[in-house]
Amino acid sequence: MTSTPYLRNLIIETPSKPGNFAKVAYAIGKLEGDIGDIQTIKVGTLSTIRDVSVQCNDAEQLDKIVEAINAIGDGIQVQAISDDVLRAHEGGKIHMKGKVEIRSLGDLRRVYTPGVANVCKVIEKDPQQAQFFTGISNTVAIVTDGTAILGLGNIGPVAGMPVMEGKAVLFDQFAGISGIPILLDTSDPDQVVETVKHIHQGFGGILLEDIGSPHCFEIEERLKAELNIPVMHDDQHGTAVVALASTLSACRQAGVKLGDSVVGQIGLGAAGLAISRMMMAYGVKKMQGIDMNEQALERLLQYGGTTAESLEEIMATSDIVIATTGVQGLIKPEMVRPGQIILALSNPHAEIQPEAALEAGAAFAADGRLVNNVLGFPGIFRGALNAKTTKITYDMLIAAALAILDSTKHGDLVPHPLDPNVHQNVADAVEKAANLSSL
Ligand SMILES: NC(=O)C1=CN([C@@H]2O[C@H](COP(=O)(O)OP(=O)(O)OC[C@H]3O[C@@H](n4cnc5c(N)ncnc54)[C@H](O)[C@@H]3O)[C@@H](O)[C@H]2O)C=CC1
Ligand SMILES: CC(=O)C(=O)O
Ligand SMILES: [Mg+2]
Repeated sequence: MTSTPYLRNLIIETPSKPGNFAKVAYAIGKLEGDIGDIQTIKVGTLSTIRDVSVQCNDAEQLDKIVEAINAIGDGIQVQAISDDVLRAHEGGKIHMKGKVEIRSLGDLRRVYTPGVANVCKVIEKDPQQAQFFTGISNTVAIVTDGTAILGLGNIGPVAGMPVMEGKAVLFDQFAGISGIPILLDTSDPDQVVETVKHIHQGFGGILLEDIGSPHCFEIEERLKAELNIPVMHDDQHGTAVVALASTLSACRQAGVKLGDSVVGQIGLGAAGLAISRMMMAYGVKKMQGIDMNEQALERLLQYGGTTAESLEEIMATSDIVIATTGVQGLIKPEMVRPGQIILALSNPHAEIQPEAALEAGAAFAADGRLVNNVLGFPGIFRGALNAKTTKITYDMLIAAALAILDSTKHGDLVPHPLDPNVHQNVADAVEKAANLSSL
């Protein structure tokens, strides 16, 4: 074995007959795979499925082992190959669970029929009562069309489902909100808007997620205008909130004013345009951006930003650089200017590794694992739902950014996402800002 073993779990189906698993074990051993834990997942009359942990030297050795097992014949088959991350996703990450337990017939009659009919009638008479007698006001739809899943591009909504389930877990854990993924098989703004409008009554808010640009802009604007519940595109505003908080945090530590700094935005899609707008709303006087797409550049100009000619130019002339292109390794270490603040926010892989940027002279550097909209969206929706507001306004977003900044420990760029205080602080600040703006 090498010092970094390649450990995978093989999900293997064998006809339920003595000796079959011995054949599998022999095939693995013959190719020098090391069998670890064996878990029987299912024993049926016809077949048995086991989860077998196998340690190899590399992927090539594992491929050979899988081939050898499949070649045994007699119905023996590797059904799936799993690893730690895949295992955490087996069966999905979320599950709709009842809040009340039914232990008796009395419970059944209270929770379901005939008792429930009375609650229906109460709501029929006064629809506002649904706020109290259903979970609607604590449920947020996580809507995607799958066109910009992280930086993986247009991989479709089903392939994007693990991200949506992840957002639902974060909603639950950090804000006590039920997040329900909604996968759309259309990206046409008319159809998306129409669909969301038709289902919105079951939700207290709408989180748009990983919907690519430019159609995300029209979809969000129209839904905000046409629905009477909070709507927010996370990749735009959740990201902008966290980008503002982290740049303010870096400026505070460096003793410089954000407003006086030159900010360069690389990639002006959903995240990049919203970050640029947020920076300008906060008072950044020189906001410059680049993108490969002419229309993306036009949009920045319309909002009052300026454009640069090249990546090299933006790197050479910006005090703060933020990148949201989805392109791993786009920023080369030799482009980094000493003392620069660099936020390379693309997931799953950054435009430059923070360590490489710091080594090249950056004063602060972070990637999308640290500076991530997980610090924003749970608390923003908790605050908006608590305030029973119908809109998420710019004031609420700025309040969220300042709450993240205030929750940041000295020496850190942003708070730890598992610090429960940060989500509570964001929620409180957003609720307060919502209440102030409704006065
Ligand atoms: N850390 C965080 O919390 C977040 C990170 N992101 C990341 O940001 C990235 C972009 O996401 P979205 O804005 O939603 O996607 P998007 O598809 O709307 O925008 C990407 C933009 O980058 C531009 N671009 C691509 N390659 C470029 C290059 N070589 N030079 C200049 N521009 C280039 C595209 O033309 C497009 O305008 C993704 O990797 C995503 O994971 C997005 C939201 C939150
Ligand atoms: C974090 C996130 O929303 C993204 O990378 O798309
Ligand atoms: Mg996203």
